[in-house]
Amino acid sequence: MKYHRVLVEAIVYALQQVFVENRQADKVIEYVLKSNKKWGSRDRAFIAENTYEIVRWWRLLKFVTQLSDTTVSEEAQFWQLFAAWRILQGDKLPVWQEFAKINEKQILARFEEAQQIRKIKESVPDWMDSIGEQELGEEWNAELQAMNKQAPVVLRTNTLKTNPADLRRKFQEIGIETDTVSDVTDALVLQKRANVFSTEAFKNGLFEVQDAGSQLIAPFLEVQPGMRVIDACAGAGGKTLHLATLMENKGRIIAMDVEDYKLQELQRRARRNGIGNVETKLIEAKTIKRLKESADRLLLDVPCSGLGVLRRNPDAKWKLKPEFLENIKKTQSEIITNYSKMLKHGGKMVYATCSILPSESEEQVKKFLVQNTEYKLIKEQRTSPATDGFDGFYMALIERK
Ligand SMILES: C[S@@+](CC[C@H](N)C(=O)[O-])C[C@H]1O[C@@H](n2cnc3c(N)ncnc32)[C@H](O)[C@@H]1O
Repeated sequence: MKYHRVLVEAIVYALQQVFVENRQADKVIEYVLKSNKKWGSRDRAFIAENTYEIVRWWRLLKFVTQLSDTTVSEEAQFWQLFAAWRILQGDKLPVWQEFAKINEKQILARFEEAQQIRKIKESVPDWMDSIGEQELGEEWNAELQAMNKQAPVVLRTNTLKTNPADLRRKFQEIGIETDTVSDVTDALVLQKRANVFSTEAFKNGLFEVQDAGSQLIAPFLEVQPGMRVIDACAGAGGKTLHLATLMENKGRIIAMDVEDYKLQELQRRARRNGIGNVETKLIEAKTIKRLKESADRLLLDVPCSGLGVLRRNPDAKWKLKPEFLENIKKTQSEIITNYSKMLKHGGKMVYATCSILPSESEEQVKKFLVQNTEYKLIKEQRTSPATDGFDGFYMALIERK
């Protein structure tokens, strides 16, 4: 494979931004790709994919380059890590001065050695490997492997404006082939990665990008047109938009969050989707109390570790800390206990996470149900990269008596 120096320089720069400046990988890649309008789609894919994969395999790559005990900050070290990644992909490196000291044999020998140590082979921090094993036992092996694969691009058809068959045809006309997803009616999965955000269909609000597992959550809440629904941790509204679509734009959704900038993004997306039944509300001291017993349906898509979506956000492996996990579990417990009071008697709520850890999911629900006997579990479901190829989501449908 022939490399272009500017592209490798862009990858090295992006990695420095992620690991030295502590910036988010997706934001960095977006910024780098915008910086040079002359790059074609193959150049862009080369930069994005290599950067993501090096972030994903960071611990393994540090091991094979003997940088495990070093804080990587020098530019030369990032060139070394890039070289190791390409060698493991079977490439022959070009004769560049940056690669002069690379010892291919040693890298391959270290790679063999790494196969004996799961946390290095699968490239995760010690604490994450321990918690995963503790909570999931044998299943953790399979999840780890599946989470290290590139995630598919999945679209959710906006059925207020089109249907999956028509959307599929529209994509075919511009050379993008998609497949349907069994049991997820409005989902289309791209056969090959493509920039769907630059399409007319996106600008016209015909679809949103949303994992298939995530697309199961809004239907789980059993909403009907005309209902009064609260989406209490709405963020930028991935699931709010889906709920509004299922409600055929009728009734009312109050979309709330503690971060105003997310709600502003939600409003922008709602306009693009042709949605008019959503009101956003920033959560303040008395918001929850004021909405006591007011909702027919309530979605609690709580903040979590994100351990179900690591294949999409590989930098979270290195940025997430065990202290955060402990704190977020307290927040989850407070949210389900306090926010559930917004539900009317006879109403239903969904508690959802994008984590594969039972301690953030089943166990939170169990604890809540023991302490709050007027609520009862109707059903629960899990998705995961290893079991169905979706991201790792948990959802529980709970009724208030
Ligand atoms: C999993 S994300 C929500 C994703 C969103 N529902 C979607 O589908 O795109 C969790 C959200 O909870 C918000 N959050 C954090 N603490 C909260 C709290 N105490 N009350 C309500 N929302 C909170 C975060 O800002 C974040 O947007």
